[in-house]
Amino acid sequence: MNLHPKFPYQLYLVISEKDCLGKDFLKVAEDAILGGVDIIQLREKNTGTKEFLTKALQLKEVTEKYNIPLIINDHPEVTEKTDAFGIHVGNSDTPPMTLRGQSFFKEKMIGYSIEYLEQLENKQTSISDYLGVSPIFSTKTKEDTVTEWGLDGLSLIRTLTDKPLIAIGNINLNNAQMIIKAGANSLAVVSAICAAEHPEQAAYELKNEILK
Ligand SMILES: Cc1ncc(COP(=O)(O)OP(=O)(O)O)c(N)n1
Ligand SMILES: Cc1ncsc1CCOP(=O)(O)O
Ligand SMILES: [Mg+2]
Repeated sequence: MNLHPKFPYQLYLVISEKDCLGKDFLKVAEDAILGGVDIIQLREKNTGTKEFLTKALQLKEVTEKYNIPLIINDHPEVTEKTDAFGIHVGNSDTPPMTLRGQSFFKEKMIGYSIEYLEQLENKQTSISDYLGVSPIFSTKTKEDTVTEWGLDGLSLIRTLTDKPLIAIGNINLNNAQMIIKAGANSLAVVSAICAAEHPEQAAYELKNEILK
């Protein structure tokens, strides 16, 4: 994996309680950290702000214990109330420029999803800290997606930006190497770890693949 100096987090877990299929999501997070996950995003869709905040505070206790950065999906308010490491937003969320204009987000990590090639020329992209190549492959975990970038799409994006590129969407042990070769600086996964019977082992195997 080509390690990016501004994003040294090679295995990125995106977690929700639902995607853990009945397992305790805090235990999944802890096991995943023990297996080698470098950064965690809490992504709870269809959850009210209060419940999201409760989960974020619980998860922050786990991530802090291991000094792992916590990213919050979509919610600036939850990011601020938990004093998380950063936020991930997409095209339907608060734009990166708006966030960066707020004092709390000046020094926070802002991740931004790339769904259209034209986004690479906009200001939102240039002020973001990393880009989610979303999705690299289509996935049942998120069905409201636009472009399945594939390996060729990722390679093309690699030629157009120096920002850290985080590939996400249907990533597993079988395709990890190809995605790395196409230019990703980090692999983000939901089901490959959350839905696994043994999340620690799943994370360990993915990390080993990355470190090969
Ligand atoms: C690392 C990473 N990349 C992309 C996404 C997708 O974000 P978004 O387009 O805002 O979609 P939702 O996750 O909000 O459904 C992500 N969450 N993380
Ligand atoms: C949140 C998100 N954004 C783009 S694809 C995706 C879901 C990835 O889930 P999985 O790793 O299970 O395919
Ligand atoms: Mg979003």
